Amino acid sequence: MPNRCIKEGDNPDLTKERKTCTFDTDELTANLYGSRNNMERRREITKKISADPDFADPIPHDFLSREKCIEATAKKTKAVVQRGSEFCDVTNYYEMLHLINEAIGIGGYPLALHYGMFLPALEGQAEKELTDDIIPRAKNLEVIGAYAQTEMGHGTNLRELETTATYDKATQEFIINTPTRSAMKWWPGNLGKMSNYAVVTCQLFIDGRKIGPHNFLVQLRCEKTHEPLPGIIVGDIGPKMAFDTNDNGFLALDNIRVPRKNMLMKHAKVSPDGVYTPPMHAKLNYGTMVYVRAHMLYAHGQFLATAAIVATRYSAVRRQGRIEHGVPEVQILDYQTQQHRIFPQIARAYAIIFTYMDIKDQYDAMIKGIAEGQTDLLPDLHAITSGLKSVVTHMAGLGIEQCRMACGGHGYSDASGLPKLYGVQIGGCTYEGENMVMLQQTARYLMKAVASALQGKPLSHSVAYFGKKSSGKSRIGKEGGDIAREHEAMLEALEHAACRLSVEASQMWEKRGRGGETKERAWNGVTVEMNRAARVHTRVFMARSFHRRVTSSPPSIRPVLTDLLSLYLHYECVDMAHHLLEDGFCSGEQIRYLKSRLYEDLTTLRPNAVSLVDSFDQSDRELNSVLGRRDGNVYEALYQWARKSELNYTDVLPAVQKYVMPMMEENRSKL
Ligand SMILES: CCCCC/C=C\C/C=C\C/C=C\C/C=C\C/C=C/C(=O)SCCNC(=O)CCNC(=O)[C@H](O)C(C)(C)COP(=O)(O)OP(=O)(O)OC[C@H]1O[C@@H](n2cnc3c(N)ncnc32)[C@H](O)[C@@H]1OP(=O)(O)O
Ligand SMILES: Cc1cc2nc3c(=O)[nH]c(=O)nc-3n(C[C@H](O)[C@H](O)[C@H](O)COP(=O)(O)OP(=O)(O)OC[C@H]3O[C@@H](n4cnc5c(N)ncnc54)[C@H](O)[C@@H]3O)c2cc1C
Repeated sequence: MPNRCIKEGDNPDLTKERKTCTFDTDELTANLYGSRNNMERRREITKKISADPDFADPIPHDFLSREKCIEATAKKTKAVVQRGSEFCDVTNYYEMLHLINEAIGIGGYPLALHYGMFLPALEGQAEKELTDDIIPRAKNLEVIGAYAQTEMGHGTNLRELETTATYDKATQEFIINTPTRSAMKWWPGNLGKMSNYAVVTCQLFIDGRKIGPHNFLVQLRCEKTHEPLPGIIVGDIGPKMAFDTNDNGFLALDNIRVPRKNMLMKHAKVSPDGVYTPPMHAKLNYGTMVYVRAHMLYAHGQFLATAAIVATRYSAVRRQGRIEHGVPEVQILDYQTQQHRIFPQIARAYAIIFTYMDIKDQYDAMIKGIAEGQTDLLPDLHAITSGLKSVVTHMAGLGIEQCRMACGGHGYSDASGLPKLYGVQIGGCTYEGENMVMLQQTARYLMKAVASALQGKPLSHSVAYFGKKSSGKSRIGKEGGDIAREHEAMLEALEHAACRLSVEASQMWEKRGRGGETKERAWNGVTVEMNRAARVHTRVFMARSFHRRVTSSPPSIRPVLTDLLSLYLHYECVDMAHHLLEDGFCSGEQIRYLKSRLYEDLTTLRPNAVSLVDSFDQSDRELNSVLGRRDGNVYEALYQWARKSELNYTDVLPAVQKYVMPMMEENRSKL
């Protein structure tokens, strides 16, 4: 069966791996990206960008200062903007995303938040009077914007943000002010140096009454000189763990006046005479965050896929140690521990991307509903995207780190691309709402679902399984080798665990309440359990999504995806075995059975491992990893990469000449 990546001159071990492929890698790639045409388009973009001198990096960014990296990234951004249509359909979200990844990379660029949040916030929340003016100019990039919500003192708890927007009826303006040091906006991406406007989240005050957080469009810099406007202090917050090429910024506003129409008023409104009309759903103002949380799934699935590609290809190329005496050194991918480290990451990357596809459909349906005046899909989507954002970012972070360690010493080098990848990806656990806090949003929803289920009320999409009758004992290991039924038995066991944990958390909460605690204090006493229930529920949702995609996939790729799904479900069940055992739903014998099936899965997947990661179809440019390169010619490339280090420009470093040599000389003369 064809693996389409084989080329002459490649590392022979990688070629050998590709020859054992049992499916058509292009079929799987096309399935992953929605169609064969989408796959071809991605490849065309990659090909054109790779050959274009505007996007060449003579010196890898690993060896440049932050300032130089920002300069190089800004230059490439300009080229993408001016020449984008030479490479792709610039109106196609996924083509643009791919173009940016290929041309610029993942560490941030001047327009990341402009496209990622500023425009979506205006499009989703502003009304016509404002959008007619600002959106054409923003699309034309006369206006570049950031999404400035988080402050130095508050990010998670939006209700306590301190920046104020006070309505002045006399002039029909809002006065926007930063009252304290901790009220300074702090963290927003591209706020520091690139943006001349921002959507700023402020507490709305009318007639001395605090109404709550709302968004306002504020001009920060002169459109001609790019200097900050009077009353505005803005700058970069300094170096951070990663996102080196993003100017996360600070902002203080000194009683800046903006016209009434600058409030984003599609949902909540303030009339000229200061009458406030609330939105049709209280949290519609938070819509941009729901949008980003949903779309983060795709990005983080791809981040984990990158790490899995690097670790799998490198493990096929690297030979070290022997499994039996008297035979040549083995590919490290033959070690069971290596497979157990890496293969679940491959499966999870697929699971995340497939889950994203389901969520995207739900998101689109919700937006359509809102346009027709219905918000009934929002609570379910908010609850599940809050959980998914948290589980997926955590899962991807752990997975990338496993892949990095699986590459041994070379994984610790920036040449592997993995330290930077981890730095960028792990930020997702924090931004768009810290994970522990967002899981509580999911848990709150589960508590309502428990109550509805007990009362026999209808249950919405993500919690529909709360209404199923549990069989009391798991069917795991009792399905006589029927794979489809085995998969169903594992899904049922996970659903049982999520439901039980939710019910138990609800009972613990209630008990504390009966013991005299307020509802809120009682909640804080059970949040670890609440979040546990939310995580398991979210993992059930992912497992169901993966299962649905596999069972509806084309027959040509269904066998390999079924193997991958088996590994995924066995791994998830073993990882959550304590939840399955706790109430006796599963026995110890059943967990031992799951483990033995998992080890069989590792062996089954071994011949397809490289082909499964090849099917993610990430180019060498996107991978940005000496270890993960498609041709597997790792060692020579590693040496050539190291040669580019600034430290190697001279044989004797000035620092050595200035301090180390005189010290050696002094010591020598003492003898
Ligand atoms: C080329 C194109 C590129 C496109 C790129 C696309 C995507 C971009 C992806 C990545 C961008 C790339 C790189 C950029 C990297 C980083 C960007 C980062 C940006 C940011 O971080 S912006 C700041 C984000 N901040 C937060 O997320 C804050 C988190 N806090 C909150 O959301 C809220 O404070 C809270 C935790 C939800 C609590 O809110 P609160 O008002 O107190 O409400 P509650 O009392 O808790 O709940 C009451 C009620 O409301 C429900 N609720 C809450 N939120 C929502 C919601 N959003 N929607 C619907 N319902 C909601 C809640 O469930 C409660 O319901 P009840 O029924 O129980 O009453
Ligand atoms: C790379 C990056 C990019 C960002 N980009 C933007 C941007 O473009 N625009 C923007 O506005 N912001 C941005 N942010 C800010 C980001 O959204 C916030 O940092 C994030 O929402 C977390 O809020 P916080 O910093 O207030 O964390 P905190 O709330 O202070 O969290 C600290 C700890 O307190 C815990 N905690 C807080 N509240 C609770 C609770 N109720 N229950 C239990 N535990 C709790 C948390 O779990 C965590 O362990 C960015 C941040 C990063 C790292």
